[in-house]
Parts: sequence; C-alpha cells; structure tokens
Amino acid sequence: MPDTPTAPVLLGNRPGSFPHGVLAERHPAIIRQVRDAFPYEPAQRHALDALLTHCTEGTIEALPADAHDRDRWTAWGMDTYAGQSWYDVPWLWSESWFYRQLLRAVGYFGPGPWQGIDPFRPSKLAELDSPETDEELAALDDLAGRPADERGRALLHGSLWGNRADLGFRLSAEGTDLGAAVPALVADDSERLWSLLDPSRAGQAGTLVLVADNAGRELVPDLLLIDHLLAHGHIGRAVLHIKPYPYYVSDATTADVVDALRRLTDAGAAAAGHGRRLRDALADGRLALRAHPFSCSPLPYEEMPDDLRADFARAAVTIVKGDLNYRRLVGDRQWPPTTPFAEVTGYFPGPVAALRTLKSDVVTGLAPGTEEALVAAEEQRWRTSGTHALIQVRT
Ligand SMILES: O=P(O)(O)OC[C@@]1(O)O[C@H](CO)[C@@H](O)[C@@H]1O
Repeated sequence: MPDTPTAPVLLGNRPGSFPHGVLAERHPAIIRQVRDAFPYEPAQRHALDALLTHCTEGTIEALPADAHDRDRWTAWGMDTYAGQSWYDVPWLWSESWFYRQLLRAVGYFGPGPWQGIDPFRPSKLAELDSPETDEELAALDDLAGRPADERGRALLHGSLWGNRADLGFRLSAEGTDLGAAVPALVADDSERLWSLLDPSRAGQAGTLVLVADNAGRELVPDLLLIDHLLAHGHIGRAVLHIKPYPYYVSDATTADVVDALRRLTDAGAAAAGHGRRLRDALADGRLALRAHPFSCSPLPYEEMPDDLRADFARAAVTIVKGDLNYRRLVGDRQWPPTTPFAEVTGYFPGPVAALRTLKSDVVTGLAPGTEEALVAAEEQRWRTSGTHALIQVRT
C-alpha cells in the first residue's frame, strides 16, 4: 500500500501566526459582536463575558454530564483535550469548541426562550439584504441571454468567489481593501469538474453533493449553480449539506437556505425564476437538505462516520466549498504546498472537488512554479488574504 503523506497538525500556540490570531483576537471580537447584536438577558451577558476570558486564558473544560451532545464530543476527543490550553490543542478542534461554547452561552441549545435563536442572524440578514446582493441578483438578468455553457461557467465562478463572503473573515480583515484584490486562481481543475458533470458520462444524470459553507452571498450563488445544473441535465439530483447549528459566524443552516430562497423569489426578474425552480426542486425531492452532526465536528473528513461516507460514495461528484471545509478535506496540517491534492484526498469515497478562496495557511496541490511566483510577489500573505482561489478535483 502506498504511504499516505503526513505533516504536523496546525496548533494555535505560536504568537504571530494566523491560527494564534484567530484564537487570541478573532474569537473575542466575535463574542463582542454577538453581545452587541442582541438584547441578551443578564445570564447570557455574564456567560459571554466569562467565555471572553476563558477562551483566551482558560483551559478546555469537559461538557457537563447532562449536555445533549456530551457523548458526541467525547467521541470527538473532548476527554483527551480537557485540561489543556485552547492554544495547545489542534487549532481546528479549538475553533470548533469555541462555537459550541458560544452557543451554550447564549442559550441556543435550550431549554428556554432563546433556544434555536441564531446569534449570527443579524449579520447574516444584513449581508443578504445588502445592496451588493441586489447587484449580484440584477446581474442574473444579463446572464440569462447568454449560452447555457457560458452561464454555467459564470455561475461556477460566482459560487467559488462567493466564498470571500465570510463574515468571520471580514471581522479580522478590516482595513484590507478586498475590492482592490486581483482575483487569481492558483489551481484550476474546472474542466475536470465539468467532465464529471457531463450527463452522457454514466448514461444518466447523477447526484451532486454540495457541502455548503457560508450563508448569504455564498449560499445564493451555490443555489444558483445547483439550479443551473439541474435545469440543464448535468445532474438529476442535488444534496445540499448545511450545518445543523450556527458555526464559524456565517456558515449556512436550514434557516439560511429558507432566507436565501425568499431573497431570490422576492427579487423578481431572473432571480425569482431561479428561486421558484429551486423551491419546486425541494418540493419534489430533486434538491434535498442534509444537516449531519459531523458537519460541525472538529475533525477532518478522513474520520467521517459510515453514513456520511455512504452519502458521498453515491455522488457523481461532491463539491466541498470554502476554507474550513478545505482544511477538513485535506487535513489541517502544515503541508508543503506542492503535496498532491489527489494523495491527501485519496481516502474520500468518490470524486471530490474543492472550491475555495484561500483564507488560512493550509494548501496542497500547487505546481512548484505557482508557489514560487506567489511567494515572490507576496511572501506568505497569499495564503490568508482571501484574494486567491482554487478549484481542485480528484476523480
Ligand atoms: O470556511 P470559510 O468560511 O471559507 O472560512 C473560514 C475562515 O474564515 O475561518 C477560519 C478561521 O476561523 C479560516 O479557516 C477561514 O479563514
């Protein structure tokens, strides 16, 4: 058997590193944002204040015995990491734990009147209802007159670059002129992706699994792409994997899908047509939602449970969106950037495509010349600035 490549797991304990900045600065900023956005009651305010200190100075404390998901977190490594600093456990684990603790602080898991209230909803709705979203939806009218092939490619790129719309990222990228960035693909396997979506390939249109990332201005283009692929027979069915609870600020949940569809149908013109077709697809089963607990797990996809593995195995292709999902797909490790993508995703049970803008250190599958050119132009900033993107495919 060939050796599976490996590299050190990313931790957040090196001051000055990107992961350290997320734990030490981004997480406290997220707590303050949530605290300001909602008229929370005293108990929630106290819990948020306690978390503010705890997440930067404390250690991992096991969930209480009556926590609804205690067994799940035990299986995900909680007892192994209990007692350790948030900075010394795998960064991916620590971040995921942060969102679990934040939701506990605001009473999301209940019981009580705040059960199920998404603390990130105000920022998600503000983005969905922004003039920028209006412009993007209006652009669909021009696109409607173009050949189907061209529309498909434009919608694929819309879904890819929609990944820049990440509210947690914006919080710490403040001051960065995202508008001035030159969009640049550091890897582009899009032709291989289209060949997997060729209906004549297997004699019948297969299933697309799309593992979604952010709500709002990323989810809308994801849905538009799905609608296009269904309407033009590239796929017979789509399964959209969303998060079972709010996560990484802007990650999409079922409520966000409902909001996005409302936004499309209310927009009128071409956007409304997409919205209506997507509603029909949901109603007749051609589009299905899945909110698997593992979608919010602090582990790489290599450790996915059997039922999820079976879902992916049935797909003609699984499209994995965004930075966090990329980290989980290839493993949150200090890979040399030229490590082959096909090797680190060799465990995945079927063809898989990553669509991601680069917003953290992890990257694989770059050509040696690409890495050299990026480093020469930007040192290591290209890894985290969100100004570069990739489309990588393993068949
Ligand atoms: O998955 P997304 O929305 O593309 O990005 C999530 C993100 O902003 O959060 C993490 C840091 O908290 C990084 O992996 C990444 O930059």
